Amino acid sequence: MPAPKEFLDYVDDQADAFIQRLSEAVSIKSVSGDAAYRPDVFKMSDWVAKQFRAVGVEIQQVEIGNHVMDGHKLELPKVVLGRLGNDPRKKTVLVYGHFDVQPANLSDGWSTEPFTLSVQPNGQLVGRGSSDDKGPILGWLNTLQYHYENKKELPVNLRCCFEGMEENGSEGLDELVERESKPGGWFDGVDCVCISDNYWLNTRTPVLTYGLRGITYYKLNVSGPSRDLHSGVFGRTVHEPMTDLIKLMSTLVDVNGKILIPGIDDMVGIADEEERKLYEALDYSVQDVEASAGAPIALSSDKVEVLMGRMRMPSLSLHGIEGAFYGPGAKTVIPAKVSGKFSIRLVPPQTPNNILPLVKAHVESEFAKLGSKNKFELEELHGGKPWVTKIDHWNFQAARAATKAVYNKDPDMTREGGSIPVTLTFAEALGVNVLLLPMGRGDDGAHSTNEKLDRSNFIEGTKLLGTYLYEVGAIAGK
Ligand SMILES: NCC(=O)N[C@@H](Cc1c[nH]cn1)C(=O)O
Ligand SMILES: [Zn+2]
Ligand SMILES: [Zn+2]
Repeated sequence: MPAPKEFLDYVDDQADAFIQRLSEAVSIKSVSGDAAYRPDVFKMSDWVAKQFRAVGVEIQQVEIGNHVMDGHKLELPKVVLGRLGNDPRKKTVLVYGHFDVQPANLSDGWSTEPFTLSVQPNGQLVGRGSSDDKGPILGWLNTLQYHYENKKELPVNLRCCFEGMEENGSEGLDELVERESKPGGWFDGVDCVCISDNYWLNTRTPVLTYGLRGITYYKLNVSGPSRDLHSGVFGRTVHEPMTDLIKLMSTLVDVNGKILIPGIDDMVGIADEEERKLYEALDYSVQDVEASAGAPIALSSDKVEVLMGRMRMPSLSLHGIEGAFYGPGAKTVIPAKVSGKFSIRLVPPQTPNNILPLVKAHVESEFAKLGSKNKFELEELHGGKPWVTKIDHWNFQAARAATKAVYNKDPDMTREGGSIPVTLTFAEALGVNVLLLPMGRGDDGAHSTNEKLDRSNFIEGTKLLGTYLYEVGAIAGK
């Protein structure tokens, strides 16, 4: 059943007000990975709770305890749980999103202030979190606002779960999901899950997503001198932590993306012809990846290889070195302690637990080879398992019908290269189908500078999420 025309018209009429509300959301600097911003993540939890309460949703903000980040003990942001409707004749849909964001500073290379939504003449809504993942959360809110203001019943019962730690491994969320999935819990009776927190492959064709890579994130700490040293006084005199670290980091991955830690790439089988055809069929080209990367730097000129690298193979990325000199000028320092950060994106059957011994054995043996007198330790920061599901389910059929209705196009079926750690937890704890229904485009620049959401993706995406609820509602039988 398509969504009522009145709903679609309402979304068009309210577009400017919806964008205004998105700019309010973007202005809250809810960066979960930086202790200094933790009060803003709390503020964001309150803001989300208030907005959903205002459209008739019963809300509970749940405390999920503390964690230690960069040596600080911090309270985790409250998870926002929502409930609307309890009609036994209707299906119950659980929607998930996250209101925390990645760090962003103007000095990183943004063209406009990252936490001030900038509406560009070409319709791009530029700001941190516009696409990942405040825009999609507001897509659900916009839909609910129509029903509340017009006294229309939703076609389904709705449950919401919005968290503020996703960009930092969703700490504390698994326990809550497992608890609330039990009989009598907040998620009791849920029939399916819909997550809007990823992207189309390109700028043209909407997608439904049936897989995510997992992640495991590490820090390699190398320390030696008791304080930073003068390189003129100590150069070629002592073992230098940074030199050791660079050597170690260069043993992790080659320039073509091959993971050099023994055993990791080997855990994944080779794609057969049938599987390759799935990737061949997707509306994607090497130009798409190069356009969204902003440079002609794809690892292969074969579209299928590029897609498989992102969707069905693990990848190892080097992220940064804490403690290293990086400012302007030419400081002649030997840093006393440096920490190299890297993560591995995982695919089935890999998990953070079965990867850790391989990483540990590799870095320990490589460090031993250096013969350095410095101290070395491997720290595991956080992780999440990969997830893949079957697409022959009414949840996917509903999303496909909604996509056709809104975009007049059949969606592509994709596996996402990123990670949403709680996805597998929902699937296992609830035993129901989980679907990813993204709002944004492949060139949105999530996690990057100048992150944006196109106005049309925000507005049509709101229609898509609302129409999806109508399509689920039209499916007969509980
Ligand atoms: N939109 C999903 C997303 O960006 N997820 C993050 C999750 C994560 C895990 N550790 C740090 N961030 C991702 O990087 O894939
Ligand atoms: Zn996200
Ligand atoms: Zn993200």
